[in-house]
Amino acid sequence: MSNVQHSSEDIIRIGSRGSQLALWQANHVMEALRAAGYRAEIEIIRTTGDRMQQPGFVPPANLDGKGIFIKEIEEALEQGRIDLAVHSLKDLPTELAPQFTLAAIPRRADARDVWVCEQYWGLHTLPEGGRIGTTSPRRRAQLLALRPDVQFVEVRGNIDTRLRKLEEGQCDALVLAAAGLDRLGRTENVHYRFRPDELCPAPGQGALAIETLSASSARNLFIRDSVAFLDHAPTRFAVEAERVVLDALGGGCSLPIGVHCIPPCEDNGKWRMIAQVVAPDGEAVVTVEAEAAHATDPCALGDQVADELKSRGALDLLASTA
Ligand SMILES: NCc1[nH]cc(CCC(=O)O)c1CC(=O)O
Repeated sequence: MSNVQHSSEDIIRIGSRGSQLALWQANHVMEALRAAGYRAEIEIIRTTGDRMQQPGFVPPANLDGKGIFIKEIEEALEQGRIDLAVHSLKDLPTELAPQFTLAAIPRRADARDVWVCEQYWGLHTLPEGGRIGTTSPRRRAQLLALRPDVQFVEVRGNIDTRLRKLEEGQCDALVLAAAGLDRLGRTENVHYRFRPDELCPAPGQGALAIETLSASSARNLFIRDSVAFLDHAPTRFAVEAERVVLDALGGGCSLPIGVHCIPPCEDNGKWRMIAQVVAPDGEAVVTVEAEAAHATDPCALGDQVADELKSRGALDLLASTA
């Protein structure tokens, strides 16, 4: 044991929501920092979004829905109670306030949506009128486009709560993000992973974001420097391009928009992007695919896809009501 006195200043304080998945993600970052020789600990922060998931929650009149999972976390960053926050990137608004920055975007996990159902192994074998548990407007619209007869059940709560509701028969199947189930060791519940051209994932799905202050105080520079090794450039490029598309179409996680960007692989040296905008009733779908050989700017790829979506009527689809 060294007898060097560590001060509490040395410890990197990681802010996280208290859900199982959020804590898994914060732990993942904490372990990586510890393995790199840093001292780190987790501070749990309760957000408006978490309170909303409790039974009996009465929403305040001024609730705008945007950023409900991050407001209290950003306050903790500003007040210096935490040094960094770990988020699911897809839950972050496309525009951060200027005092915050995404200091690292680690390598993305599986970005796909998955089918969870023991009895029927895929959407196509679900009986007529089958009940799917999801509240996501994107998933509802996309599923209706594939199967107009399906019905939806409001299934809220964390992943284990949703799996329990499925088991209890409150719905026949769930559609969830692969990343969440894989992280929590629930891969055995996954029966099918939808291809992005079938059910296009949410922008940023499967990626984590490490948020810090933008300030260049000595403390904050140390923090940003300490997480820099976790940044994965191809993931950052892909999710930035995806978020450009979302932003160009109005932003927000409640729009029925899927966007997925795939970095070049060895046998195909091109960036690929697929985007899907679906009318809320599923009756019309606009799908755009694009490729870029020398993608140097995620904004250019995102803008190109957004422009094509718009020229094919995507904004009208989004404006129509189910
Ligand atoms: N909106 C909730 C949410 N936020 C992040 C994930 C999963 C992990 C990820 O997509 O990165 C989930 C659950 C889900 O959509 O099934």
